[in-house]
Amino acid sequence: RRKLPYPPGPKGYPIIGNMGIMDQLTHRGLARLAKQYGGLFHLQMGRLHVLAVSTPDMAQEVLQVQDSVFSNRPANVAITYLTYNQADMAFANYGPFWRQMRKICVMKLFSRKRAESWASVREEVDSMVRAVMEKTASQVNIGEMLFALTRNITYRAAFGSLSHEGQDEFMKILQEFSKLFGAFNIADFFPWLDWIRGQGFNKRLMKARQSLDGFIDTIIDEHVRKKKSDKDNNKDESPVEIETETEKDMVDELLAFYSHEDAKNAFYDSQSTIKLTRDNIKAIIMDVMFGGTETVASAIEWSLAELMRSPEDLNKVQQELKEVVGLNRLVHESDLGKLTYLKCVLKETLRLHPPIPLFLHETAEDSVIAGYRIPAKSRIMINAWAIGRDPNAWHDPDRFNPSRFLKDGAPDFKGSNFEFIPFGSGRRSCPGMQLGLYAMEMSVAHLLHCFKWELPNGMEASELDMNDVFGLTAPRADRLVVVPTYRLNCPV
Ligand code: HEM
Repeated sequence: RRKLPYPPGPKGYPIIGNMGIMDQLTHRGLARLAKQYGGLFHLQMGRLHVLAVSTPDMAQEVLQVQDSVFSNRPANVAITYLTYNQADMAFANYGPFWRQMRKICVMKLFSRKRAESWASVREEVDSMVRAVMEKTASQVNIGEMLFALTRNITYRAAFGSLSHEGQDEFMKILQEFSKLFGAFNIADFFPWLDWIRGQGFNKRLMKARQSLDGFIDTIIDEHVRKKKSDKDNNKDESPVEIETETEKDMVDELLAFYSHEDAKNAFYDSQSTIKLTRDNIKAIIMDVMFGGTETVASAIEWSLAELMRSPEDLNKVQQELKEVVGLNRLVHESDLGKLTYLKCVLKETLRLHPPIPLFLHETAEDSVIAGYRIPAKSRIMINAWAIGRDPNAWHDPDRFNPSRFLKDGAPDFKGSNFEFIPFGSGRRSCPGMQLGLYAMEMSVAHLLHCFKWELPNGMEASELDMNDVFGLTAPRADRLVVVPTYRLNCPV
């Protein structure tokens, strides 16, 4: 294997390799390089091997054919520290611990059976619609409102209540975490230069984690106290009654697996049940907040922006809503299955604007793809943005055309059509997909059913800025501002 060549890629300099083109490590930059070097190309970043995957066949190779080798997560200094040493699910390496954490998350936190999360989507969408209603015929920053909506949904699902004071504090912590995750750190590329990192960065990391500890520890303590007092009050009642009496948030669900104050690491008890520590609980809550907030908000905002640029498609969706729901009542959950064109619009949005444009994986051992050598611990960047716009897989790929999904045999995003993987595919694919889709469908259906939408100040559709910003997600660079007019014959 060592005699095999690395995949093709731009020529680098001695020692630093391709670090001169660090600014190209975005979905757009890597897509440009892929045009020159192909669906699998190699960059050398200091000591790090980076492989960019940009075509459906190469994505299938890493996410399906050789998935057990390609399913680890890369963790830099900041990620390791801020996830309590990969004590969560999203950054844990593939293996028995990750499998257990994923099982808990899928069954206890994201499952359709956990009605509380789904109810909070409905209630928060209702309250957003009422807020828009109060501003009809004036300019509404719908982008800001959508980000607030998904923050409220995830915050409520995680902590049960919606204290605005607490939420502001928590959002500040999340923003600092996000910046630190993305901060350039020389030690990630040259470990022997770790000493340069400086005390400033270390202090920021420590401060961020202390803030999170202070915030979530208080919430965990409150939940533990409440659980104890519920138990004391219900001593004589049957356990079944206790279960149905209290609404459980995610902290409650996770506390059911909590071991005891002194445990340093997760462990299995005598019944082979995993026991979690406080660090595990905090790290999982951060996964939910990072995974479920910006992803969903940016997808909804992009779908509205694309529809504002395509009045014909906007008209088709609103006509469908008129036929399926009528104008005398609000959309119900049971209507969603019949809104075929709306679903096509959401799929087309996810194709053109996958909320997570680059998936980050790491190889567990040496491997070979297409005759090229891929060393262990290589960083793999799967470019879902480039794959969704691959001209060999999609006709007229840059055009927003939802009706392409009406055709028989059109690809679906469940993970087996590798030209369309906004939620990933295989082991590390998104466990929150159903919840995310539900929030998207409910919000877009309500907003388009209740209101007519226009751009402000006579702005032409072609003038709408469609640039994105690159980070963990790729939201619009400018929040979408629109003017709504109420269109129903009933009150909201
Ligand atoms: C439009 C909505 C969403 C999209 C497009 C999306 C997309 C993705 C993608 C592409 C991945 C990574 C795949 C990979 O690395 O191969 C992922 C992972 C993940 N997502 Fe989502 N997501 C969405 C909503 C959500 C929601 C609502 C939650 C939770 C409430 C969530 C939680 C997670 C978690 C925890 C992971 C890490 C899984 C693991 O590493 O095993 N996501 N998501």
